[in-house]
Amino acid sequence: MSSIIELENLTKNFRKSPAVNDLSLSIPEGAVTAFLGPNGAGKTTTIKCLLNLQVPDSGQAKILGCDSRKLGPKQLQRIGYVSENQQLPSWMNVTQLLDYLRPMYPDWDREFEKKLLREFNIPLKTKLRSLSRGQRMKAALLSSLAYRPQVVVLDEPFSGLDPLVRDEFLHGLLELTEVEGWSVLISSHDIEEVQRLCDRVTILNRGHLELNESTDELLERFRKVTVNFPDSKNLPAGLPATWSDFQVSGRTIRFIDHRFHTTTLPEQIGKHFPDALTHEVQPLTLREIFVVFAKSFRLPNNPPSQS
Ligand SMILES: Nc1ncnc2c1ncn2[C@@H]1O[C@H](COP(=O)(O)OP(=O)(O)OP(=O)(O)O)[C@@H](O)[C@H]1O
Repeated sequence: MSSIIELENLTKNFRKSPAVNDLSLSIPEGAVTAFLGPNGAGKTTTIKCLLNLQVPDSGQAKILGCDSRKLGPKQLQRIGYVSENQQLPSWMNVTQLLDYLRPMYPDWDREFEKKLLREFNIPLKTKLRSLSRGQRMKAALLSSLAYRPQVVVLDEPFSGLDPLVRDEFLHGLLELTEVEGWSVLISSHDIEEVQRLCDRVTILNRGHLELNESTDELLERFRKVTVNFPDSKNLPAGLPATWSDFQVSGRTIRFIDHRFHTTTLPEQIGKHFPDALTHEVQPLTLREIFVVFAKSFRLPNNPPSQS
């Protein structure tokens, strides 16, 4: 699979403090990639450098094979971008906004526009400034999708959307990415929502790349493990570095295995806990995996193991 987005040693400082720090990353074409990270991790700054809305201090960002600094109308007509703080012309209503945008995009699809309008159910004749936050987000989404972009970059797209609209939006986006083969980069803190969509997960922390992996592989390698003992138990020393988040409670020890394997885990348990009676394993959600990472970011020198 070729890359739709490439970052090479991208660095952006604000007052000499790095928001994005020597970030190299490749995002394959045709995938929906979740772009995750704690507050201030550098997600929005990365996206802005990618779309030439901010100038990096060093390194390079490329989208659709084009250096972001050289993006012109030809490329921008193939990129859909929606951000939480998007400025829309507030004096226009939705009909005027669409009339204004349509001529700028040769591939604008009127039928698709109508379909999205029906799904999003936005009042057409109310000025954008008088729409609710969620309605404005929907207007921004609609106007960025109706020209069938090849790559869609969404920065916190769910903010302000009520649960039903989130559901409709997710459903619509899923359908579109499957049918159209769009590439999507989606930055969000709504990880449950994002898990339903994403094929890949990228995690940033303090401007650095912490993880870039397929969702299936990630969900496959993380497990919650509960080990049961005949008597109360203390945590022994020398446990594998790929285990974390230990909880000791009476005759039970719980932990997270970052490299779960059906045959390796029983061997490891036999070695480290020879007196164990039984053990159980449970999968983690993407949100739970993200929390494991986020907790580790607060510990000195203790990042979770990568694949
Ligand atoms: N225009 C700016 N001026 C000064 N500092 C900035 C500016 N934009 C971002 N930063 C800083 O850069 C860092 C990264 O911010 P950024 O908005 O990229 O993070 P984020 O991952 O998108 O965060 P969030 O999830 O909270 O939206 C933060 O420390 C932020 O304070």
